Amino acid sequence: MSVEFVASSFLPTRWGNFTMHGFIIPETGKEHIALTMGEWDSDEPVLGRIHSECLTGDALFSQRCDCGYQLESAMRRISEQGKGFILYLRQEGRGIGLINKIRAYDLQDQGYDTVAANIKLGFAADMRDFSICQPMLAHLGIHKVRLMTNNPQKIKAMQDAAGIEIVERVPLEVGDNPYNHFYLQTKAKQMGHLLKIDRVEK
Ligand SMILES: Nc1nc2c(ncn2[C@@H]2O[C@H](COP(=O)(O)OP(=O)(O)OP(=O)(O)O)[C@@H](O)[C@H]2O)c(=O)[nH]1
Ligand SMILES: [Zn+2]
Repeated sequence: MSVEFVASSFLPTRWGNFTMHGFIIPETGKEHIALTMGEWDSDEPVLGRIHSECLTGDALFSQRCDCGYQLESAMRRISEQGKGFILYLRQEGRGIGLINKIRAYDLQDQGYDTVAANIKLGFAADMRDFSICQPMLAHLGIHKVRLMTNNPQKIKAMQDAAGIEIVERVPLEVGDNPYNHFYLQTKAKQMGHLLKIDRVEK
C-alpha cells in the first residue's frame, strides 16, 4: 500500500515536544500520523510504538481497555529517552470502526468477550492492516525498532515488512483495572498477548 507524506509540524505535549507528521493513503483517503522526538542514524534501533486509534481510550479516558494508558506510557518513555516515534494509525476498534466498536461493547455488556463480540457482528477478531507501517517508517528514516507492545501478531506483521527489523520487544503492561481486567485476560488467552496478568477468571 502506498502512503503519501503531506506535512509536518511542531506538537508540544504534556510529555515533551514532538514533531507531528501527516500521511494520506491515496487509494482510500485515510489519514494517519506519526509523532517523532529527536534524531537517529539510519542503522540505529529506535524506541517506538505502533498504536491503533481508540477514541474511547485515547481521548475519552475510558477504562474499558488499556489503550490510553499505553499511549501515555509510550509518550513518557520516548520523552525520557529524548528520542523515539509513535505511529498513530486510524484503524479504530481493531479495524471495525467506532460505531461497530460501540456495537461490540454493547454485546460485551451482555456477556460476550471482545473476540466473540466481533465474530457475532460478522467481523474477524482483528481486522487491522499493518502494511502501512513500512512506508511510514521508511519516510522517517527508521529501519530498526525497539517496539513497545505486548502483541506478538504486531511483531509478526512487522517482520513481514521489507526493510524493518524489530530488534527488541519492550513490554507495555499498564492500566490493568476492574473494568478492563476480563478484556486483558481475553487478549492474553485468545489473542496471544504477552501479559503477565492473572489468567484465572475472577
Ligand atoms: N473491536 C474491538 N476493538 C477494541 C476493543 N477494545 C479496544 N479495541 C481496539 O483495539 C485496538 C488496540 O488493540 P490492542 O489489541 O488492545 O492492542 P495492540 O495495539 O494490538 O497491542 P499492544 O501493542 O500490546 O497494545 C484499538 O484500535 C482499539 O480501538 C473491543 O472490545 N472491540
Ligand atoms: Zn482502547
